[in-house]
Parts: sequence; structure tokens; C-alpha cells
Amino acid sequence: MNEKAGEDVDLLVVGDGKAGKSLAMDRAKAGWSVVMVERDKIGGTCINVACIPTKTLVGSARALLTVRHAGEMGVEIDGEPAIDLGRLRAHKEGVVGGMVSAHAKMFADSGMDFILGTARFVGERTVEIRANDGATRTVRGRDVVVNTGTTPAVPALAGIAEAEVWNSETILHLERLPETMLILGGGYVGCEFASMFALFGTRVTLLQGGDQLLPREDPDVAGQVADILTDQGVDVRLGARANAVRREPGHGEVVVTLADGSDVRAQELLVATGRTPVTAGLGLDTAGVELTDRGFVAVDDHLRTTADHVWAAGDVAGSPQFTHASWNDFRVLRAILTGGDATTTTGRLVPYTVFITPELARVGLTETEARDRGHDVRVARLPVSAIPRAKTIHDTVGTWKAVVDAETDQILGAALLGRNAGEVITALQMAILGRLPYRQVRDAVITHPTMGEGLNLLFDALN
Ligand SMILES: Cc1cc2nc3c(=O)[nH]c(=O)nc-3n(C[C@H](O)[C@H](O)[C@H](O)COP(=O)(O)OP(=O)(O)OC[C@H]3O[C@@H](n4cnc5c(N)ncnc54)[C@H](O)[C@@H]3O)c2cc1C
Ligand SMILES: NC(=O)c1ccc[n+]([C@@H]2O[C@H](COP(=O)([O-])OP(=O)(O)OC[C@H]3O[C@@H](n4cnc5c(N)ncnc54)[C@H](O)[C@@H]3O)[C@@H](O)[C@H]2O)c1
Repeated sequence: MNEKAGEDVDLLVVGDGKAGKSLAMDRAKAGWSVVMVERDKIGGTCINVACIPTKTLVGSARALLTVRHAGEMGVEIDGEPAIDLGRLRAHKEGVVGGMVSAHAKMFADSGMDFILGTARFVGERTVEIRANDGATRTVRGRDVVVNTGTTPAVPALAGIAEAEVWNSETILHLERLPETMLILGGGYVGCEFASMFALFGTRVTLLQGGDQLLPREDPDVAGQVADILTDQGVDVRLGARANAVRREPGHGEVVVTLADGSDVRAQELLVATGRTPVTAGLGLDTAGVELTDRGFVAVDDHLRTTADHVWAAGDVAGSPQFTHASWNDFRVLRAILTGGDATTTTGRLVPYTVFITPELARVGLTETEARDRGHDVRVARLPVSAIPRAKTIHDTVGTWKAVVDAETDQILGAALLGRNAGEVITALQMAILGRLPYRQVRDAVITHPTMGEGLNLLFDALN
């Protein structure tokens, strides 16, 4: 790359997360001059070190579980099924590598100028890019989008820096499948890895500082998640707040000292205590971009930062930390940048799925949130074992729950725990978006025998 000074482009995107890369490709194809800078992950966090590799591994864990139970379904399998770590790693890397290559090609085909390098603001709407090949370049955008994501948080625990612990990225190197593993943090990352590694055969101890897993969920739902993990062999410890970490000499065991003074130990420790916005070293203050007191880029509901024509999107902008939320940020930005549409981030219905096995899918309000907001609430519950499809696939674990407004009959939210819940939740999301009263879902003719048919049964509970 040649050394250039002060180029002007229509759109400058810093970080190629879901929002940024989607916008960059879209606008480049529309004929805008676009520069997008990414420091090391072509295609961003999701495809390299988050959703895609983890869900690939979850797929393998589920395959193992299916084979383990095949005999109960009349399928004879010779010998104990087991994980082949080398092939598991190769499979995961194949899926990730394929998506990374596809992204590199899509970026090139779109006509954008994609630079592998690190960007730092040096003025209004202007960044200096230190490319990974050593060259530097200064680029100013008519519009600039900051999409630099988040990174695993490192909790302030004595000894953590020296204890050679894993985070959600380093664990994916799959250097070994430990016999024993501690996981610190019972949120999305902690629960997903606990379920996955327990199915792989690791004895997992999950340390959660609070009094339930997944603190945003209703206590009964979080309790069912804890029961499922326990059934998979995970030692779930609630109220287990870590104070200090050390590793015994010669890469011995990791020892976590809890607030009550007790020690827990295992071969490895995965730290899963949240994510920190990536803003350090970006020079945002130079560009007039302010942060919130939690360190995210401050944006309004049009994703406008405090600097004119500088926007932020995805995790770093404090959007819900999901790829689909970042993708929706792209739609908001595209609408605004191409004609001032009134699209905003206000009131978005953002569902999500926690990929333990079976999965927990969520949309809308929890029962607690609905009551706190003053709704007169009716609650429908259905054991997954009541759904005919669940019996035919020999997977009856889980419970579905929906929350309905007693006055309007509208569906306020749902927590579906069970096989394929992440697919079924979309049907409920559409019902909520269309403001369908629950009776219409209850009375809809749904294909038999599918998991979706459970929606008839779920709302039957309310009459
Ligand atoms: C283990 C794990 C599993 C997850 N699973 C799911 C899931 O199943 N479903 C789901 O919806 N979400 C999941 N998430 C969350 C999801 O990954 C994030 O919400 C999403 O990736 C955020 O994307 P983003 O658009 O904010 O930017 P990111 O994809 O984080 O991209 C930001 C990019 O900016 C780059 N960058 C940073 N600073 C600079 C700089 N100065 N110069 C140049 N480039 C820079 C970074 O290298 C990075 O590639 C998971 C997260 C984790 C950790
Ligand atoms: N399937 C998905 O969509 C998916 C999967 C993984 C991650 N994500 C996203 O990534 C984000 C980060 O996930 P995460 O699990 O790292 O964070 P999180 O905030 O969901 O959970 C962190 C947990 O760690 C606990 N904790 C914090 N400090 C502790 C300590 N010292 N001792 C014990 N427990 C402690 C907290 O109580 C909390 O429950 C999530 O907000 C989510 O949006 C999404």
C-alpha cells in the first residue's frame, strides 16, 4: 500500500463488525467511496471468535449427545462415542475459515477499500490508519461509523494476570480438553461453555457471583437452566464470588479463592464475566466523541454520537450485545444516511437465544419485568414433554413459559427452554410485532407434529 495523506471518502468505517461491514458493502455497491479498517478479524468478532465458532462446537456437543442416546431410539452404535480434539478443532476452523474467506471476497467485490490495520482519530471525522503491512494513511469520512465492538472483561481479581486463565477467545484454540474446568461467571458465555464442555466430558464447576444464573431472566427460568446444567454434570455454585486466582507452579491447577475464604480448583479456568467496550487508544476525544459513564460510545436513538456525522453501532454503542442487534443498527444507519428516514433504535424487540443444550430462547418482557411495569399478568406454562414432536425426537427436556397481558390478551414475552426453541421463538416474535392476541396463536392451525405446534398447547393453558 502506498503512503497517502488526507484522503476524503464518503464513508469511513472503523471496525468491521456486523453493522459496519454491512453498511460498508451496501454503500460501496451503491457507488459511494468507502474505506473500512479492521485491525485483525476479517468479518469481526461474531464469525471469528464468538457466535459462529461457539455454535459450531455446540453442534458437535449435540451430535455427541444424540449418539449417546441413539441406543434408546433403536440405533445401535459400536463403542463409546468420543471427541477427537484435532478433528473438532479442524471442523470449527473450517467453518470459521470458510466464512472469513467469503467475507474477504464480499468486501473486495463490493468495491470498498478494505484495510487491515488499526485506526486512531487524529481530528474531526479523520483517522490515521497504521496498516498491518507497516504503511500509514490518513482518511477523512464525510460520514464515519465506529463499530469497534467489545472484548472479554478482565475482573479485578488478585493474581489473575499471572494465572494463565482462558477467556472466550483463547479457549477456542482448543489446545486441550481439560478433565476439570472452572468457569467464572454464569451469564451467556459461562452457561454456553459449561453445557458444551460438560457434554464433551469435562467436569465443570460454574461459579456465579449472584444468586441465580442468567440474572436478566425470571428466577424460575434461571432455576430450570441450573437444573439442566446440573443434570449434564455441571457443579453449579450460586453466590460464589471470586476474590483471588492463582495457578500452582509448573502449570499446575488453577485455584480460585471465593469471598467466603474457600478454595475451588481445576486444571483450567474460563473467565466469563462480561465484555468491555473497545475504545482505548481510538482517540475518540480528539474527534469530539464522548463516552457514557460505563465506557460505551454515547449515542442517541439514531446512533448519532456527540460529533457531527460520526455514528457508532453494535456493542461499542451500548446496543444489546447480539449480532442481530448490530445488524439492525446497520438498517437504522442505512436509512438515515440515505435519506433521513425516521428509523430509530427505540422500542426494538430484540430476541435472543442462549445456546445451552437444549437452548433457552427469549423474546419481550420477562414476568418480573411485566409486573414491574404494572401489567396485570397471566402466565402460561407448558412442559416440553407435552409436545408430540418432542416425544418423536426423544428430547422432552425443558419448559415453555409465556407472559400475557390480562386486560388486552397481548403477548408480552416468552421464555422457551427446549429443543429448537431458538426457531420457535421467531413465531412468537412475529405475533408480538403484529400485536396478535394470544388467542389467535392458540387457535392457529399449526403443522403436526412440529415443535411450533407447542404454541397451540402453551396458550391452551390460558383458555
Ligand atoms: C463467546 C461469545 C458467543 C456469542 N454468541 C452469540 C450468539 O450466538 N448470537 C449473537 O447474536 N451474539 C453472540 N455473541 C455476541 C456477538 O458476538 C456480538 O454482539 C457481536 O459480535 C458484536 O458485533 P459488533 O458489530 O459490535 O462488532 P464486532 O464484531 O465486535 O467488530 C468490531 C471489530 O472492530 C475491530 N477494531 C477494534 N478497534 C479497532 C481499531 N482501532 N481499528 C480497526 N479495527 C478495530 C475489532 O478487531 C473487531 O473485529 C457472542 C459473544 C461471545 C463473546
Ligand atoms: N447466545 C448469545 O446470544 C450470546 C452468547 C454469548 C455471549 N453473548 C453476549 O456476550 C455478552 C457477554 O457475555 P458474558 O457471559 O461474558 O457476560 P454476562 O454479563 O452475561 O455475564 C457475566 C456474569 O458473570 C458474573 N460475575 C461477574 N463477576 C464475577 C465474579 N467476580 N465472580 C463470579 N461471578 C461474576 C455476573 O454476575 C454475570 O452473571 C452478553 O451480554 C451477551 O449479550 C451472547
